[in-house]
Amino acid sequence: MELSLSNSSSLRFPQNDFLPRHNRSTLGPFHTFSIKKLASKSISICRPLIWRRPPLVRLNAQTATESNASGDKHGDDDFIVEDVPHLTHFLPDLPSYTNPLKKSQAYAVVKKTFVSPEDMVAKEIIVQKDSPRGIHFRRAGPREKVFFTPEEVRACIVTCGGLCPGINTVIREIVCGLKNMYGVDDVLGIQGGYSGFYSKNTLNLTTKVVNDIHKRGGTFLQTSRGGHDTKKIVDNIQDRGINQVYIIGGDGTQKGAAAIYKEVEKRGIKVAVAGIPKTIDNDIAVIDKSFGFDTAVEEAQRAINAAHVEAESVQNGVGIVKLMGRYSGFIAMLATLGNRDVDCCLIPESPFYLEGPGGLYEYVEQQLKENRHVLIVLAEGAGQEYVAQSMQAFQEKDASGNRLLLDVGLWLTQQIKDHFTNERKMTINMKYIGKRNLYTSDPTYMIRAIPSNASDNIYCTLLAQSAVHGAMAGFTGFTVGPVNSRHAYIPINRVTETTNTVNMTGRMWARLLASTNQPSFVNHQTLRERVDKNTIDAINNMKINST
Ligand SMILES: Nc1ncnc2c1ncn2[C@@H]1O[C@H](COP(=O)(O)OP(=O)(O)OP(=O)(O)O)[C@@H](O)[C@H]1O
Ligand SMILES: O=P(O)(O)OC[C@H]1O[C@](O)(CO)[C@@H](O)[C@@H]1O
Ligand SMILES: [Mg+2]
Repeated sequence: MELSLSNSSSLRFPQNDFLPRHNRSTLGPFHTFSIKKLASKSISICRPLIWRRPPLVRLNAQTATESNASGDKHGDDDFIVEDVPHLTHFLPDLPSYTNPLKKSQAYAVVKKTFVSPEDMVAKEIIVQKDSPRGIHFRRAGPREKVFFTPEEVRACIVTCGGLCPGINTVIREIVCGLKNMYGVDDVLGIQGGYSGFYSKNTLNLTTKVVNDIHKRGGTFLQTSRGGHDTKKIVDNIQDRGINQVYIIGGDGTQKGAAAIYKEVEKRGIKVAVAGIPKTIDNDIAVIDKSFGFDTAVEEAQRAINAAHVEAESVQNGVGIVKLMGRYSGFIAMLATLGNRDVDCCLIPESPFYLEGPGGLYEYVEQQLKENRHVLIVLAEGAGQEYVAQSMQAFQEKDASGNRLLLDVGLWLTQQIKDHFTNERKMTINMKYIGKRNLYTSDPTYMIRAIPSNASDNIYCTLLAQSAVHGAMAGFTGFTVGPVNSRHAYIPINRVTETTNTVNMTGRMWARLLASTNQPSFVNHQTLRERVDKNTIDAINNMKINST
């Protein structure tokens, strides 16, 4: 039953079960191991993986709950499981119970109600014949044994960070999932984000209260940035007798969830911490796509179509639409690809330049000559270095420490106007959709303040139910999400250590370039030279601080 750590990330994230509590490190809470010919089928890989020292990790046969045969079956050295923690790692004597779903009418028709402990979700699905088996995550879903009785559960839900279509659906489905699948009645809503734990009253969330909230945009519980005080939050969790915490939010929120999990483990209290990743920018690593993203891309079509109609209805119309996307340009890229009227898409990952051969001005002029209008979609984080250079203002942050972006849309409209009016002596008609003032709508907010569409609602339901199954089964310190379209339990640190960005050398960006025929801007040597070095440093700093 010996497992060998197989790569450097294993060493960076040892799990600590074998150490006395006071010696436990604050390293990441997840366990990476490769399976090496497990001898017994009765060994759990979700229960204590005992940390001795690298490179050996052992499984604890005594306290095992989930039988595992994956090692037996595959017998491979290179089958790596990045596992999530379990409450029994620090509370080894916790009793378990038969899952009430066993008696559920709904599940009576299901051939295989419970997810096998052997079931893993592969991180990579494109493989070659001889490539290693690679990294796997535990498959999400109901387990045969649960570690909570319905009566003892006191759950809470909190939403943090920016808005996103579908948050209310996730809230609703956690409440309904707990009640309808597990008979849990006691669910509290924490209001106003993390600080709500210690500064606001809670709401009682019943299935009746949440019944129609999925029809509304925003978050029924309200949200906030900043205010994460781990000790105060966990004190409050203890004081209120909460034992399941569902945390809906983006990368910052998930970091906060990891801190809460660590503190809970340190205190040795029976509290399952489950993260549900939320981000309109689709910037959360590992998972396929974040909920609400498709809804946002769809809504963006309205703004793009409006700009197109405006631009093509006048002489030399220049339509510019600014969409959300701080450091990741997924919304702009997919909204562009889904639209086909867009002539140029600018995102944070792809530097661009204005002047000279292959530059934006040249391309805009060519489009105006050929089509008498041009349509540009812009992610809000694009070209920040240029804007910073011209505005000399760069220090503002929000309450969570994220740098506030400068308005690249306003900047670009001004640059294009100046160039064509003063240098090219051409009259252009600028139509900018993205300005923040009382009289024009800002699509950056417009696309995220709406209810989720039907397919996102289904996705949100799966996320919520997977989170509920995971917490009931005693898993903790996990984030739930689809990996290659199968829902998995992912160690929180795994999704916060990197940010998902558009791959500039990937096929999707190439598809976009092929679709718009815009310049790729990649070969222009003078790009970096034009940007003041201090500004680049400031931007790098900004990215590091906020990821
Ligand atoms: N490193 C961290 N440790 C603990 N808490 C954090 C950390 N980073 C952010 N938080 C907390 O998480 C919450 C949300 O963070 P943030 O405002 O960055 O939004 P987010 O979750 O990243 O969502 P969005 O994608 O909408 O920006 C805030 O309450 C913030 O205090
Ligand atoms: O104005 P707010 O709510 O602070 O959020 C704006 C930011 O939040 C995001 O929507 C991420 O949730 C970014 O795209 C955007 O920059
Ligand atoms: Mg964030």
